[in-house]
Amino acid sequence: MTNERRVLVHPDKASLAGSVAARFITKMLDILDEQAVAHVVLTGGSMGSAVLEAVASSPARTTIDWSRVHFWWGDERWVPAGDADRNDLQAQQALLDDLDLPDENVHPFPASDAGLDLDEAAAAYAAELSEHGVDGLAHPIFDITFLGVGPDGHIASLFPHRSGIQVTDRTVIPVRNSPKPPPERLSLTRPVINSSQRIWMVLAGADKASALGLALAGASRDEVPAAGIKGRRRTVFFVDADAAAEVPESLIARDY
Ligand SMILES: O=C1O[C@H](COP(=O)(O)O)[C@@H](O)[C@H](O)[C@H]1O
Repeated sequence: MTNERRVLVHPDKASLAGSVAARFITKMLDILDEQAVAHVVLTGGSMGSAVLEAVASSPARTTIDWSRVHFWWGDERWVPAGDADRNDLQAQQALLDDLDLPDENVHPFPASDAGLDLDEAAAAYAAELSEHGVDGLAHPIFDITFLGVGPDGHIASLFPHRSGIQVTDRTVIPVRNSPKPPPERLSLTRPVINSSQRIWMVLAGADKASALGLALAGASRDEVPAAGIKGRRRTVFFVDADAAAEVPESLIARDY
């Protein structure tokens, strides 16, 4: 199988979340069969939580030894711990709180009330990534990276026509004046994301159709950051029918 980007279309948001959750559980079983520890990057946004809720409601989740799984985040909103806007809180409520996970396996970005400024928080997360680095890398090898895609084509907190998508000399950046609130954020950079073995972008809704169509039609990563994303082994857009409206038929694999 090639490492070309694939588009898997599901009829609606609920079936999309359920299907991605089932694939995630199956893939985690395969990965943990082959290696001692797995590293997973989670995303915020509407589908990020929906997928994790579907994992939580699947009886098959008990087949996984979650103590061997580390969870990281692709980006975070710079708000206090416990704020409903935080991506980590949403993931914890959707799934992580239900898993038998050692604290050291969960790697949230620092919160805005942690006593660090935004630059220090980016440096702190970079240091935490580095502690888990292998093969001379300043970060772990991520086995699965989940990404949402915004209506403007942003992924993590890398937005169109902003410098963040071009950064290649750091693993983590502070983001200021984000076009989407809140204005301050933290984000993994594109090279770190693209070093993931598998990148699963999950998106639903008609407001995502244009961004997805452009990403697949050869838009630049500056115009549509999702266009610049490609994992080492697999890159899949898991989408619902509404989001797939502008995808050329020849690129579509239907999952129904
Ligand atoms: O703010 C964010 O938005 C994107 C996309 O969110 P969605 O609700 O439009 O799917 C998300 O991927 C990112 O992690 C988050 O911080």
